Amino acid sequence: MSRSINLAVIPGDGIGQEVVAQGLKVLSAVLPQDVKLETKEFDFGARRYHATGETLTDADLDALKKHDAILLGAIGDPSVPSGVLERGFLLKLRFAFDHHVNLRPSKLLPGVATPLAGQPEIDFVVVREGTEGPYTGNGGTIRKGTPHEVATEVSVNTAFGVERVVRDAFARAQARPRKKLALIHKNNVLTFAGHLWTNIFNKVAAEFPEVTTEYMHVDAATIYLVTQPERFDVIVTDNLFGDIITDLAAAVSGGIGVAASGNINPSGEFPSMFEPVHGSAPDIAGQGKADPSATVLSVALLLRHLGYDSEAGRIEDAVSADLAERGATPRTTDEIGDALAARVSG
Ligand SMILES: NC(=O)c1ccc[n+]([C@@H]2O[C@H](COP(=O)([O-])OP(=O)(O)OC[C@H]3O[C@@H](n4cnc5c(N)ncnc54)[C@H](O)[C@@H]3O)[C@@H](O)[C@H]2O)c1
Ligand SMILES: CC(C)[C@H](C(=O)O)[C@@H](O)C(=O)O
Ligand SMILES: [Mg+2]
Repeated sequence: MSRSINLAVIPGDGIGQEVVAQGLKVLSAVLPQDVKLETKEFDFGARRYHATGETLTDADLDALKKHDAILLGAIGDPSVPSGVLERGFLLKLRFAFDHHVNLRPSKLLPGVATPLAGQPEIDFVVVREGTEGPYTGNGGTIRKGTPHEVATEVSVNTAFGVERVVRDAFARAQARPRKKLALIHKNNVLTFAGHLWTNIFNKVAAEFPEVTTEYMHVDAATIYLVTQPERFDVIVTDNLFGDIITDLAAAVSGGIGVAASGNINPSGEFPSMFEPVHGSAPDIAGQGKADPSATVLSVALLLRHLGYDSEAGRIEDAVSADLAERGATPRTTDEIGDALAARVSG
C-alpha cells in the first residue's frame, strides 16, 4: 500500500527559515521510499506582512486545512510591531485549528550539558492548554497614551476547555511508566480560574486512580524545575504558565535549541502543527548559528502523530547520538542538519 504525507511548510522569519530547511532534509532522509512526501511552502511572517499587510486570511486557512500536518519554523521580526504576527498569525492559527493541546516534552539526553548540578534524570512532558487563558485577546485599553491609561487582559477559562486538556493530560500520564501528573496554577491568588482548574482536575482524577497527582503553585514550580526536575512526569497547566515554564524546562534540559513542540488538534478535524519552542532569534538569524535539533525533534513528533513511530524513533535516536558526540567545535545549522540526515538514512 502506498502512503503519503501532504505537509504544509511555514519557514517564517529569522532562524525559522534556516531550521526548517534542516527539518525537511531529515524528514526526506528518514521516510521509506513507498511514502510519498508532498510539501507546500507558505510565505507567512514578515515578508508577507510587508508585501500585502496580511498575516493570515480565511483563504490561507482553507489552503492549510487541506494538509495532513503543518511544520512551522518561527515567526516574529523586529521590523514588525510586537504582537502583530504573534497574534495575527500564530495565535490566530492555533485558535482557528483548535490546537488545544500544546505538547512540550523535555528530556535531558545522555551527554547533553545542563546548567544544573550533576546529570539529573529529566524526562517530563508539559501539556499546555493552547486556546484559552490570557491569550484570547479579551481585553482592551482606555485613555490610551494618557497618565490614566487602563489596560486589561482577561484570562478566559471555560469548563469545557479546561476539562478536555486535563483529560488529555491524565490519559498521557496513565500511559507513561511513572503515571504522575502535576497541575500547575496559581489558585492561591487567581482564585476564580484556579479553582475551576483545581475542581476539574480533582473530578477527572477520580477516573484515573492509578495516576498519582499533585498540585503546585507556578512560582514554586519554577523552583522545583531547577532543583528537582526529576520529580516531574506529566504537567498540565494553562496557556501562559505553560509558555513560561517550557522555556525554563528547555533551559535545564539541553537548551532552547533542542526543545520541540506539537500544537495538537486531537480530534483530527484540523491539521496539527509542529514547531520548535523557540522563536525567530533575530540576534543570531542569518549566521548559521541556530541549532536545528528542536525543529528536527518536532518533525519526529509530527511523524509520531501521523503514525510513523519507527521513523520518529530513528530521528530521536539520531539527535540523541549527535548531541552525545557533539564536540567543542561549533558546527553550522547546515552541518548539524547534514549529520542528522546522514544518521537517519545510514
Ligand atoms: N513559535 C514562534 O513562532 C515563536 C516562539 C517564540 C518567540 N517568537 C517570536 O520570536 C521573536 C524573538 O523572540 P525571543 O528573542 O523572545 O525568543 P527566541 O526563542 O527567538 O530567542 C531567545 C534566545 O534563544 C536563542 N535561540 C533561540 N533559538 C535558538 C536555536 N535554535 N539555536 C540556538 N539559540 C537559539 C536566541 O538566540 C536568543 O538568545 C519575537 O518576535 C517572538 O515573538 C516566535
Ligand atoms: C510567539 C508567542 C505567541 C508564542 C506563545 O506565547 O505561545 C511563543 O512564545 C511560544 O512559546 O510558542
Ligand atoms: Mg514561548
